[in-house]
Amino acid sequence: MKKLGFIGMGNMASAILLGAVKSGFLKGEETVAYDTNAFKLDKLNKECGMAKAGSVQEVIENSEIILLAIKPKIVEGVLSESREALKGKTLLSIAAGWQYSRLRRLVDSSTHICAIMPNTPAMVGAGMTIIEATNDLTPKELIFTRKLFKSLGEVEELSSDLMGIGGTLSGCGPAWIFMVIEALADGAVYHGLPRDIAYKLASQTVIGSGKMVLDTKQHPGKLKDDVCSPGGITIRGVKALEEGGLRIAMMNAVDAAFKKPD
Ligand SMILES: NC(=O)C1=CN([C@@H]2O[C@H](COP(=O)(O)OP(=O)(O)OC[C@H]3O[C@@H](n4cnc5c(N)ncnc54)[C@H](O)[C@@H]3O)[C@@H](O)[C@H]2O)C=CC1
Ligand SMILES: O=C(O)[C@@H]1CCC=N1
Repeated sequence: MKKLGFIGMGNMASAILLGAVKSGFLKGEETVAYDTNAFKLDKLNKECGMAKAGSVQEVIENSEIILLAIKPKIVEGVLSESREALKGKTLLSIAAGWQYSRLRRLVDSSTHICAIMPNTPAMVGAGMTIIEATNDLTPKELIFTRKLFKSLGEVEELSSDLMGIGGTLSGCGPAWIFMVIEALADGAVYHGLPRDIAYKLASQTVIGSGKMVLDTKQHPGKLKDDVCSPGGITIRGVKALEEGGLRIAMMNAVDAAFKKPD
């Protein structure tokens, strides 16, 4: 029996698998996965020793805990087809928009379920994962789940009413921050900085700024003020960002992602 089985081995599942193997929490051989795309299974089998399954059913039968990592719109079909096989089993789902109450309706009462929202920085041990506080996990299963995601970064447990918006911020957020990094780098490349150096400078600046907010617990506005020397150059950039609508653009991004129906 494998410790963790994956249904779907796309971008997010492979980030979780590779992150957990890299951190030493799991060995590739302790995992199994099924994906309709056999190339993805072959690649990860070669990369970390993860076992390949030939069907969803095979993953369910051979795993202590199953992680559902398929697109939200096919969750209903896959869970309905697997209802019998999932009886008495434990299922973690990372599908956006699928929280406990919605999943509960599709599975048997003997199936333990838990909704989780990870993010791709899990791949490098800097993930942010949200676990829905309402779930059916036994204490042992909850400990395993917390440890798995803790091995990939930070973990927060949120009530069902905050799960959706919290998951939107940290689940989608990396894409928006990658855009910020790309744009900052473009600004410097425009003035002649080599591209690779520009990405390094921009990325480390994002990491350092986030770390300052977390470590100092100071308001981000105060930390921003500390960089803006009166009459200096940073405040000129702040004016340019306000003119460009940075704040409202960021707020609208969260709002747009949160509102999308499945
Ligand atoms: N990509 C991200 O940053 C995050 C994704 N998620 C959630 O993770 C889930 C997967 O998203 P991604 O990894 O981005 O998508 P993806 O498209 O990279 O992965 C989905 C995988 O499912 C496979 N698949 C399709 N039908 C299947 C079936 N019947 N049985 C088994 N595998 C099947 C596909 O071949 C693909 O490899 C989604 O529900 C998404 O909401 C959650 C948090 C962050
Ligand atoms: O874009 C998506 O739908 C998924 C959910 C959170 C991050 N990626």
